[in-house]
Amino acid sequence: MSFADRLAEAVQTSGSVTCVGLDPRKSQLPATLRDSVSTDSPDAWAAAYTQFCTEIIDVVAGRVACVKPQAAFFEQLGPAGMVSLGQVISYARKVGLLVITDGKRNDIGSTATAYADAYLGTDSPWGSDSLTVSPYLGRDSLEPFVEVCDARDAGIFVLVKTSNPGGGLLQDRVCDGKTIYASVAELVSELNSTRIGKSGYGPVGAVVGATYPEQLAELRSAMPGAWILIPGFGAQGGSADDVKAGFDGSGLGAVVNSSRHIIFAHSRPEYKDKFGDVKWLDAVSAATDEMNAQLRF
Ligand SMILES: O=C(O)c1cc(=O)[nH]c(=O)n1[C@@H]1O[C@H](COP(=O)(O)O)[C@@H](O)[C@H]1O
Repeated sequence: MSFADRLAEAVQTSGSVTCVGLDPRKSQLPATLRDSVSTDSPDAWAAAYTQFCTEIIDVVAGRVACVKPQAAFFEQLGPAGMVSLGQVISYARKVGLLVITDGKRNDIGSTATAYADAYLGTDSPWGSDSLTVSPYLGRDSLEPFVEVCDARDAGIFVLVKTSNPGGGLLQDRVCDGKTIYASVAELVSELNSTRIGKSGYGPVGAVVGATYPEQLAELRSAMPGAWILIPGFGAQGGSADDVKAGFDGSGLGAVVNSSRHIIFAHSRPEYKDKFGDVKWLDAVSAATDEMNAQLRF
C-alpha cells in the first residue's frame, strides 16, 4: 500500500492526526532516566535516548498517527546516536507506527539518490517510511526521492513554508509574481499529479508550519493531493485553530507534530505537580490525550 494510503489508514484507525516528535535532549530527559546514565559517554546517553524514545512509543502506539524522530538530536551523540536512531525507527515500525524521519536531507541528484536509498523503504538500513527533504536544490534533486517512493511505497515531506520566524527571508520572497513557497508548492503538486492513490493523496507531502495559519489555508488549496506535516504546534505557539485549515473535508490531509510539549510534558507547568519526573510517562500519555482532543474537529 502506498505511503499516502497507509498514512490515511493510520489516521483513521488511531482516530488521531497527532505526530509525536522524538527529539531527545540530555538536559530535558526526566531525572529518573538522566540519573541512570552512569558515565557521561555517547554510548551511555545513546542507550538512554533509546529507552526514552521506545518507552514513549509504547505509550503512544495505536493512539497517534505517526512518530517523527529528529535525526539532529541523535547525530549529536555521534555514531552511538545513529545506532540509537536506527533502533528507535525499527522499534516504532515494529509496533505498527508509521515513521517520518526528520533529516531535511537533499543534494545534487546523484547524491540525493543515495539519501533516498539510505532512508526510505523496507530494504534500507534505516527502514523509514518517509523523510523530510529540502527543495532548495531544485526539481532534479527531488526526483530521485520520488522514484524511491514509487519503488518502495515510501513518502517525502518537502519543506514548503517552515514554522520558524526567519523562514520568510527566502520562502516569502516574490519571484515571477509569486512567493517562493508557492513555487515549491506547485512543484510538490506537479510531482504528485500522476501518483495520487486511493486516499486522494500522493507520496510527495509538504511541511507547513502551524505558526502561519493563513499560508496553511492557501497551501492546502494549492496542493490538494499532498499530505501536510504541520510542525510548530504547542511549544512554538501553534494552536488547534491555527492548524484547522490544513485538513480536507474528511479530516484527512494533515498530521500535526508536537515534540517538546509531549515528550517533555513532565516539566510543563500544568503537568509538573501532578506527574513530575517520576511519572513522566503518565505526563506523556496525558499530553497525548490532550492534543488528540484539541485536534478532533
Ligand atoms: O520538518 C520539521 O519537522 C520541522 C519543520 C519546521 O518548519 N519547523 C519545525 O519545528 N520542524 C521540526 O518539528 C519539531 C518541532 O518541535 P517542537 O517545537 O518541540 O514541537 C522539531 O523537530 C523541528 O525540527
